[in-house]
Amino acid sequence: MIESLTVNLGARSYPIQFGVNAAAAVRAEVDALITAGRKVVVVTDRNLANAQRDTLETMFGGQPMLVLEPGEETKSLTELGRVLDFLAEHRIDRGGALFAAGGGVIGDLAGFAAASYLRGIAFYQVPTTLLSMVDSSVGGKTGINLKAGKNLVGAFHQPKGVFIGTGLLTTLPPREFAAGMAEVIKTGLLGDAALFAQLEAKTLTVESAELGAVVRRCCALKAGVVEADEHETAKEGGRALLNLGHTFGHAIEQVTGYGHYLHGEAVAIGLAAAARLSQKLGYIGAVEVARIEAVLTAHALPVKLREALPLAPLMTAMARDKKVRAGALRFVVLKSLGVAATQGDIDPKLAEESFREVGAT
Ligand SMILES: NC(=O)c1ccc[n+]([C@@H]2O[C@H](COP(=O)([O-])OP(=O)(O)OC[C@H]3O[C@@H](n4cnc5c(N)ncnc54)[C@H](O)[C@@H]3O)[C@@H](O)[C@H]2O)c1
Ligand SMILES: O=C(O)C(=O)C[C@@H](O)[C@H](O)[C@H](O)COP(=O)(O)O
Ligand SMILES: [Zn+2]
Repeated sequence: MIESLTVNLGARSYPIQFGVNAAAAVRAEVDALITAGRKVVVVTDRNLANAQRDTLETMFGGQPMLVLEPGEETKSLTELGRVLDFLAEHRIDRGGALFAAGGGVIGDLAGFAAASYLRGIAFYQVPTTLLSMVDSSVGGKTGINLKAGKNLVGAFHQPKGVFIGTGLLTTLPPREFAAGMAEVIKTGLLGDAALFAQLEAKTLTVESAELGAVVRRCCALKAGVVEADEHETAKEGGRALLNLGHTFGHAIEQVTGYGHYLHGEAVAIGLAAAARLSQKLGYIGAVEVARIEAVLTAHALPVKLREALPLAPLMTAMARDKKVRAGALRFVVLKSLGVAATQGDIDPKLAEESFREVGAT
């Protein structure tokens, strides 16, 4: 690994290590744990197990590995039970360590299992999708979906370390790379105007020489936000800003059934809706909305629903958002490109109109 960044959270601080190839660094950590008498287990999914068989062998060869079905539906109570049973079956004690090797689905699910098994064991993130490298592996939000809503059950449980090897992205399907770009664009919009401008000037691809630097930049911004408001308790702003586009996006995922839209695709449409809401509130103009949609489109992301969806269930889903306070919706809005804020006193009609403009009926 060539570079490292620390997420500073006192006793819960941890390093994020970056490189093109993370395998040797992961192996060294696994070996160190085993030498110290600690058990190591791995959770991954079938697509990664097939696409990166040799790399997984280098990282974890000899350690028990649970291979789950890929996809958003795996972030469920049933699969959580499977991971917990796997930990018990291998007699993992409080000294044990769980490695989550995969995308955000595996990281969120395995992280939550680690948070709850024996009331908390150590876990490590080995993100293998763009989305998980720039967002989900950092910050300690873990959890699963319920039919009623996205990520409704979970825990804050920080990893002990994050290993990012961008070389793994060569086997990632293009649709999944695009989904990760939604969180990259989100990061630029909420707090890094220069990153947004860079993406506007030149579309980022898996071949881009800048890819590694962009991943590090997203992690650095997220680390700073998490350090300031780890548990999302700030009255305004704070960690909730990382939810830009998610109030709309999570509703789309829940109403259409998990997996119909990838998380990043739903977030992309959510960013377009949040931009329109911000325009209605008078913060940004039509030119800025068009610029946001152009960057999303250039990165192969949708800015409108693929099929019309009724507004009523979408609004019901938004009412379950975790940012709701005293029954009132709270949104993340854009004050300008690169500056976001939370706002609660928004007429729901404006949110409805914004949803209609991206395809709700
Ligand atoms: N905890 C957080 O802070 C946070 C942040 C953002 C998103 N999320 C969550 O992350 C999830 C989405 O994560 P995701 O986009 O990584 O999806 P994912 O985990 O479903 O992975 C996407 C697909 O890529 C495959 N894959 C993974 N790595 C691969 C590789 N290197 N080569 C080939 N195929 C590979 C997987 O098998 C899967 O089919 C959502 O559930 C979302 O809610 C959480
Ligand atoms: O880390 C955070 O905080 C985020 O909001 C990052 C989001 O990209 C991510 O999708 C997160 O899981 C959403 O959190 P939730 O609290 O709205 O479920
Ligand atoms: Zn997200």
